[in-house]
Amino acid sequence: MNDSLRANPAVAVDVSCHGQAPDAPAAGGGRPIFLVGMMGAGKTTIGRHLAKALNREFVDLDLALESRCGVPVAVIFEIEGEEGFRRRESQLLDQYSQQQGIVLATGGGAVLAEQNRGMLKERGVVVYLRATSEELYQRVARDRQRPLLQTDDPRARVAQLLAQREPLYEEVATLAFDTGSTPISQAVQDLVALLEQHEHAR
Ligand SMILES: Nc1ncnc2c1ncn2[C@@H]1O[C@H](COP(=O)(O)OP(=O)(O)OP(=O)(O)O)[C@@H](O)[C@H]1O
Ligand SMILES: O=C(O)C1=C[C@@H](O)[C@@H](O)[C@H](O)C1
Ligand SMILES: [Mg+2]
Repeated sequence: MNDSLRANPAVAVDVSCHGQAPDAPAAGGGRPIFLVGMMGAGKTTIGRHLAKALNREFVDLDLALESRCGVPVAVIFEIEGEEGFRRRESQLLDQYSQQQGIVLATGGGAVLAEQNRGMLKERGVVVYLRATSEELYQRVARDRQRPLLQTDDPRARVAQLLAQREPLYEEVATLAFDTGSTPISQAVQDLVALLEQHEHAR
């Protein structure tokens, strides 16, 4: 974020989020695959490799939003609060979830809005990347940027968010996949096989 944006946040938010999100992939290539799950579930990491393995375009909703707004997610939270962030997240999800042939890594809280859950369920194959609270915490503990973990007890916060959201991830999921302690490369291979099985069963 440049200094003038920080000096005048109202202007920054008003004018900075109208850019074209980059990497808009071409249409075609089958129903979109949506990755949902908690922060640290591996949506970004696994999603990028999965897209490569399936020869699909990869879109990360958080990164697309950051590119469009020109500021990190944490700054959008800081300026507009969670509510403002969620509004922008829903708008972008609506746009990208209509894109055929992509792997879309959603944000961890994208399932909170009922409207978003409807889009996910109707428009693509939804994979819930699952991990335990402790695994999730271990993966994100060193990252100081995550706005929802700016608390005295981030471990408890992860547990609380998981407890709140688990039913929502399960509600939207076509398939669930345990990321657990599986190395990322193995997880990607297993996920490709699971998706193929699912396609054959349809
Ligand atoms: N299966 C896994 N095993 C071990 N580490 C993992 C695994 N999946 C992800 N990680 C690590 O956890 C960290 C967070 O992963 P990642 O950023 O992909 O999560 P995310 O689901 O995209 O989270 P967010 O919702 O915050 O964007 C990264 O350092 C990544 O390398
Ligand atoms: O779990 C969440 O609510 C979030 C996860 C990230 O992907 C970002 O979308 C943001 O930090 C909020
Ligand atoms: Mg991510």
